[in-house]
Amino acid sequence: MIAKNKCRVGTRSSQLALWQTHHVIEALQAHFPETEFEVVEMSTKGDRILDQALSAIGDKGLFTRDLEEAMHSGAIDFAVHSLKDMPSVLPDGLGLTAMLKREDPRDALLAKNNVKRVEDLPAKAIVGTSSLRRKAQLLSKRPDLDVRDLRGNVQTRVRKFEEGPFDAAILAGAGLHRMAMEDYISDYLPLDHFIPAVGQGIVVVESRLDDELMLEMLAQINDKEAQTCSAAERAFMRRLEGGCQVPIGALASIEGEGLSLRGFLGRVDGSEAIIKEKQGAVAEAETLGQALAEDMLAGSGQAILNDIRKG
Ligand SMILES: NCc1[nH]cc(CCC(=O)O)c1CC(=O)O
Repeated sequence: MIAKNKCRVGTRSSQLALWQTHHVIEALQAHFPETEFEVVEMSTKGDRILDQALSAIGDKGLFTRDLEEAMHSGAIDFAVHSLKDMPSVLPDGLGLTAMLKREDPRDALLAKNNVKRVEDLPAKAIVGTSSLRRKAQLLSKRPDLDVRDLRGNVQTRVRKFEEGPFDAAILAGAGLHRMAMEDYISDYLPLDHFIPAVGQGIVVVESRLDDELMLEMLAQINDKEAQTCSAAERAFMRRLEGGCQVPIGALASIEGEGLSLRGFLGRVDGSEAIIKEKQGAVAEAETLGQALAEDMLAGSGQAILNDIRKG
């Protein structure tokens, strides 16, 4: 098979981003031993602004736009991201052109004093997370909790959790696994209530849609199951216009020819949490995502979205 002699690979410089990038390069290198891969580290707006909640910055391409500009200019051939950080609509000419096999998509609880479950946290316990989804899910189960902002890369958040006033913190299990920090995990949050972020646990490659040789190379490492699940989850997100301002989550799974999708939409104060599930065909993943979103909007979902837009 023909292959590029050299690929420039763009990534953010956090340890998680670098781990993910090396993981993609390793997979490609196995198929294309002659190709040279050069890692190009870049900082994004999301890495530069550390003093504001992500939802307050209100910029959907926060962690991706700088890398996308480098792809358009030809400075890099592709970029590696956490799918979770990708906006629901990509810039023209770029696509999500390969996904790696999904890791554990669950959120993880870090807790002091041997606490294992959210139910067992003391009254008014302080829990760190800057995700509106995690906040909504926590407060809908435990309205007494004091949820406080906790930002930074994985290592920073774990350090702030340990040194700060926090009784607990929520992070993605996948990020902790990749950073070899699973020992910090008290337990995983159950998927019946704590529906993960769209795309959580999936590493994705973004590249130019007109770079056919790159597309052929990337097709070699693409995991169909991750791609199908993400198509359903992202269609759900697109229909609900959920960037980081809207507390939503979704997780798809495949059983034979069937695709199952569970979605969450809630209010940040925890006063409402809608969880719905729907089944469809693997070949119609996007239709399933849209249909689940429609079900939510037909219930109390529309009112929740309207209130978020007003506020
Ligand atoms: N928003 C940051 C981010 N993006 C992807 C992951 C974890 C890895 C993944 O979900 O693939 C994390 C860390 C976290 O949420 O704790």
